[in-house]
Amino acid sequence: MTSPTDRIRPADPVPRRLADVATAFGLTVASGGPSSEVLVSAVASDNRAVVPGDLFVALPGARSHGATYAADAVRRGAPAVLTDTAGARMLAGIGVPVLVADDVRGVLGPVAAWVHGEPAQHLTTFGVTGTNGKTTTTYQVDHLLRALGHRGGLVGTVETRAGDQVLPSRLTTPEAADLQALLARMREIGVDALTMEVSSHAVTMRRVDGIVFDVAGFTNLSQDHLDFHGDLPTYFAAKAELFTPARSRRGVVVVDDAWGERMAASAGVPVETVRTLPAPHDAPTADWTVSDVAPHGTGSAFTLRHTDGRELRTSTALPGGFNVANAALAVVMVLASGAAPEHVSAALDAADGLSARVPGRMEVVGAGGDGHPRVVVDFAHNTDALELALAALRPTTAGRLVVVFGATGDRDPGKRPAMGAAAVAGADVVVLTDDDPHDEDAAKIRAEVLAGAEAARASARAAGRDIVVQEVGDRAEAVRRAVLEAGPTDTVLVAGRGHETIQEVRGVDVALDDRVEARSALRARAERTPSA
Ligand SMILES: CC(=O)N[C@H]1[C@@H](OP(=O)(O)OP(=O)(O)OC[C@H]2O[C@@H](n3ccc(=O)[nH]c3=O)[C@H](O)[C@@H]2O)O[C@H](CO)[C@@H](O)[C@@H]1O[C@H](C)C(=O)N[C@@H](C)C(=O)N[C@H](CCC(=O)O)C(=O)O
Ligand SMILES: Nc1ncnc2c1ncn2[C@@H]1O[C@H](COP(=O)(O)OP(=O)(O)OP(=O)(O)O)[C@@H](O)[C@H]1O
Repeated sequence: MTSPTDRIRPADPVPRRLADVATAFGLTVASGGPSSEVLVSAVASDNRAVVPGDLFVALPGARSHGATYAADAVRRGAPAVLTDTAGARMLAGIGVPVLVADDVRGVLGPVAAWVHGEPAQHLTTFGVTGTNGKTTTTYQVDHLLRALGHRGGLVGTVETRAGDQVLPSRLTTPEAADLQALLARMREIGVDALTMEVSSHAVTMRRVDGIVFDVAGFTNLSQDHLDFHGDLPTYFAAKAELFTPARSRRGVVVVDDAWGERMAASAGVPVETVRTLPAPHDAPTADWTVSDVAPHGTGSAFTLRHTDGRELRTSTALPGGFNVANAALAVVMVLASGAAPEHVSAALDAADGLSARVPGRMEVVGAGGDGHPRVVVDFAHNTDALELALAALRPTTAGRLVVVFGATGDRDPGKRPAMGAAAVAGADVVVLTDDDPHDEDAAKIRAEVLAGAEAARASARAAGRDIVVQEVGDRAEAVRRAVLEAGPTDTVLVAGRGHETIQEVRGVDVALDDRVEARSALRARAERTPSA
């Protein structure tokens, strides 16, 4: 996890007059008027990230008001503060100009974009939203853009890439102040295309205000994050906002689920639709359709065909039908940006399709076939993703399918029993362990998942399937035992944390990388029984 002070920002920012910021956004002055010589060269909404010249934006938060940290921001060199009226009341006598906006969170993005010279307007920008597939799809878009000769920038759950600068991510979608600084740096180093994940939190919390995406993509919607959005329609509405003229110029929507059909129908921008599954009989014809899916290396080959006759055949290296959907979405998004179809086809052929590996997404740690089980690490951490990840691995598992997973603490407890049931429905051996408990009691989380698993196990038994369900709280031990006890034709899926290297347990960051634990257990097997 990176600290708030780690952020990618321009090396040579262009200072702007604070008075011009106040005028441009109609900001009132609470104290210490913005005299003409006060200059700002960037924006920060966390005092710990402030360097001299940063306009500190003190936001109201759920845990505290940013104005609490303004004095330290000024000590670090912030020449002025922008906040709301509540914050201004806390900052009397702070000794620097204090600008006031009624909706300071709403103005932050546009102010940061303005201070940095509207960097997004100088990049071709791609934003992907959806419950699952955002990370995978953005890696595929970036991979294709680079194959087409672009200098791509990538922002998402796993990492932030600006040219050769790479930082692990704290958030899937950064706060607006950090995001605009990042885009300004990208522009400064000649990046010409930005691909990023747009979480529903980010839209609701105005983090991408100040950007109008050239192409917005939608993967799917299923139950997740309802602890934040409250219910599915509200969650959908947050994502639907991305497909409005204020936030994007055009969209590409996967219509494999009803929410996708609804997204396409309600979009306020031109949208192309992509269908990768057989259409329900009354479904509208999609603009793009996937067909002729066939095994191809570790993933699938497929044909993408438009109603106007255009078609191309390509592949993805990532297993599972859902990764065909992600790959198809990625290709159509790049085509929707105006890339010439012949260039896209040639680039795909030269790159052997969308061969991008995505850290922690169906990442093969042990290929199997060497006397040891296949071991795959995936990020599936909700019911839909878990079902699909298990279904993706079942056809190529000759022996038993083993799943090691848990549920995240402090997130959407409603999905826990369903995840337990999904594991029993899709696997032969279920090893229930901890994910990131955060501040919740880990045993309580496991019990809630176990309740769903045991209920499903009873009905599986009645149907003649005897599923093994084990509970091993310590995740490293759970991975180790699952790999050591698996047979040579089994597959072990370790799901839920993917690329993550820190397990948050009651405020303590425990170093834990599922891939490292799985590799260690495979080595222990090899030492125990030399491969046949
Ligand atoms: C629900 C949510 O998104 N909360 C975010 C929000 O927290 P908050 O409103 O409680 O803010 P706060 O901690 O009270 O701080 C208030 C203000 O003081 C500032 N501050 C705070 C502390 C300090 O020492 N100095 C300082 O300046 C903060 O930067 C903030 O501007 O603002 C904080 C500062 O930017 C974020 O760190 C925090 O994200 C938390 C950590 C979080 O877990 N967010 C998750 C839910 C999230 O955003 N997830 C999505 C992906 C979801 C998915 O698809 O899986 C994401 O885009 O990552
Ligand atoms: N199109 C899809 N439909 C359903 N499940 C998917 C899809 N793509 C990926 N998944 C599953 O969801 C998991 C998360 O995938 P990915 O990280 O690409 O999505 P994400 O939306 O970025 O997730 P997060 O926002 O939590 O980072 C994968 O590990 C896989 O199990």
